[in-house]
Amino acid sequence: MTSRPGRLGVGVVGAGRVGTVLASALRSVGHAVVGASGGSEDTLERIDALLPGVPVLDVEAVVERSELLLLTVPDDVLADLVSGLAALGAFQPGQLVVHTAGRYGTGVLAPARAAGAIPLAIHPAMTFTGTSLDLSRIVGAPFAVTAAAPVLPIAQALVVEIGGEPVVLGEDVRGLYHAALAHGANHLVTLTAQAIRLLAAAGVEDGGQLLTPLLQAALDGALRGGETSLTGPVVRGDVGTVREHLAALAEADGGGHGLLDVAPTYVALARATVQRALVNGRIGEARAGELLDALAATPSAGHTTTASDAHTTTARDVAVASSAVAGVAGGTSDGEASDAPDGGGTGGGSGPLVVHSVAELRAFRPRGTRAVVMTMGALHAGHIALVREARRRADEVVVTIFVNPLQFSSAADLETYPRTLDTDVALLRAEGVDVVFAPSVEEMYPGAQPQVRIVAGRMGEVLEGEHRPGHFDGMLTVVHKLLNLTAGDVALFGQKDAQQLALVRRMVADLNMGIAVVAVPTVRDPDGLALSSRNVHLSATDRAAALVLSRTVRAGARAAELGRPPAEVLEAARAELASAPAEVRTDYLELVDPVTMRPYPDAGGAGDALLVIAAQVGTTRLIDNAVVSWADPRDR
Ligand SMILES: Nc1ncnc2c1ncn2[C@@H]1O[C@H](COP(=O)(O)OP(=O)(O)OP(=O)(O)O)[C@@H](O)[C@H]1O
Ligand SMILES: CC(C)(CO)[C@@H](O)C(=O)[O-]
Ligand code: BAL
Repeated sequence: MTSRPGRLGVGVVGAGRVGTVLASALRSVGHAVVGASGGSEDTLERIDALLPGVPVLDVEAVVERSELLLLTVPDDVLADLVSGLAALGAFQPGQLVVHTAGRYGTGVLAPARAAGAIPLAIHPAMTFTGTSLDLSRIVGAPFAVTAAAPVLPIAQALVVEIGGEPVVLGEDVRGLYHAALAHGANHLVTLTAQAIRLLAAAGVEDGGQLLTPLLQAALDGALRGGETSLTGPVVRGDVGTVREHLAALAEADGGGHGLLDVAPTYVALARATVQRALVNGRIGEARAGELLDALAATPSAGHTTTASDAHTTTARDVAVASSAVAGVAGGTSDGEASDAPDGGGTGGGSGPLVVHSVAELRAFRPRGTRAVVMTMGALHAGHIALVREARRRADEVVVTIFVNPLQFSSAADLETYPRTLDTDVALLRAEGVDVVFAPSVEEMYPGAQPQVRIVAGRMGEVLEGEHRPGHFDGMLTVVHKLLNLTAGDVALFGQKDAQQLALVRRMVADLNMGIAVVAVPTVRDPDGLALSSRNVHLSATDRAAALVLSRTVRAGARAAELGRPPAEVLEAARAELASAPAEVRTDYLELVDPVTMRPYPDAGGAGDALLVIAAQVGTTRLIDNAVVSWADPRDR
């Protein structure tokens, strides 16, 4: 097999920017371009400009005439194109078949290989304008080449011929290679554009110009020296400045500037920067811990979060919701809130339709996709976060308010559970909720408690289940009923009640309920206390004592972020819990698997873990948890 391709007849299928430029480059070094396919006006113009005189043919004719076939079509259609051409018998033995998709090796060309063709994967690591400018930019540009060893020299020679620098990559690392390019190049654009939008919010008109010298120097530094070139507050260990940034971002984000995506990106990148600065010895462990804590206590994901991102708090939601409550409470005195509950009745601009009976609820048929938020009322910003996520995910939002006796194992707890329906409805009105279902116990369980129930099984007997016998059976039974009644497509649950969430997911899967279950991160007060309707029972002393719960789970999560193994995560949490004041009597503190709720193994765990805690604080029983994830899987 020769490593010099010789003079070849080149055909291009998919004469977009890359195809025309590469064919033109091959032509300029002596190959003949025998045909190109492509129907759009842009393509024809491009062929005219870069490949003058080359006939425009249909795909099969191009394949038939080519000794070197360039398949420069979008990644997603490549596999189908190759198998389609193979089925037509279009490939020829000895024909060089090249694709330029970054993410694939030659595996995607297997049908061509089976027909005797020689598959080569050649990906230029550059962007194309589709004009003659690209021809000079190709010179010296890196090209990833992947091919079977005997034909690899052909791929390398083709790249060298047009002035590129071949970089050989194995078949198995193409995905990683392409992810690296996309992460570096595409996300750099997103990041830069975010910085420009922040500057615009700060009143700087030409943010691009302001950023140019700084960003160019940063990029140069990073390309030459990697992380050693880092400057700024994280590597200086300046926690105060980081906190100030986070506060400023939270405020900007609430100002209607369209900046909701920025804070979560800042937090994610700052966390990565802390971890790398620690590994590289730029900051010590204590400073890294403080920085990670500051970053964990921010409004990073309140509005753009995905369901599984459970680390974050949404201080801004707290602020927004408390101001809504304040506004609503003010409104009560002028009659607004007290008119709302049953008076509105239309579900339109005057507020949600509030219904108390199953018949009324059933009469309100879905007018699109429907999201359901189930609550026991006494609403707080945690519930509001669920409602907002629901709004984003469906056309219609139904909120249920029902203090379900079936899930209470203590009569006193049931008796004293806070009930604030009027304020709840007014709050939900401010959120644009469509329907509120607030049934009585008699409406839900006519005559007696239900005979047929959902049984949670073993997963419902541990942790909360051990301390509240029957709780999860009662909870699942009412959730099942409420889902049947509300006819939701998606149901939202708080990460705060992690075991409840896991059990609902399990029920939906085990019983094939076909409902999407979405988790929403725990909303906390600024001092870390997880919001809970039961917090109203806490005295000032109890409330201060209760902070040890969030501190404990945070200490464990932080240990994992610092690369500590599971046993040390639990150790760090226990050490923090040891500072608990006398008001706190712990029921459990455990590291568990977030799906099964079984103990997380000391070593070799499969994924994220969950650190769960429950304690009696004064007369109130509270729970909290934190997702524990390791940046490096070898640590877990
Ligand atoms: N702080 C919070 N952040 C996010 N979601 C929450 C929070 N608190 C409760 N939720 C979620 O709201 C939904 C309704 O919960 P519920 O009405 O029991 O409120 P609660 O505050 O958890 O009450 P309590 O803790 O007193 O039982 C559940 O999915 C729950 O997980
Ligand atoms: C899901 C729920 C509304 C069922 O009563 C309750 O357990 C709650 O509020 O989390
Ligand atoms: N907050 C979950 C429901 C309960 O505690 O009963």
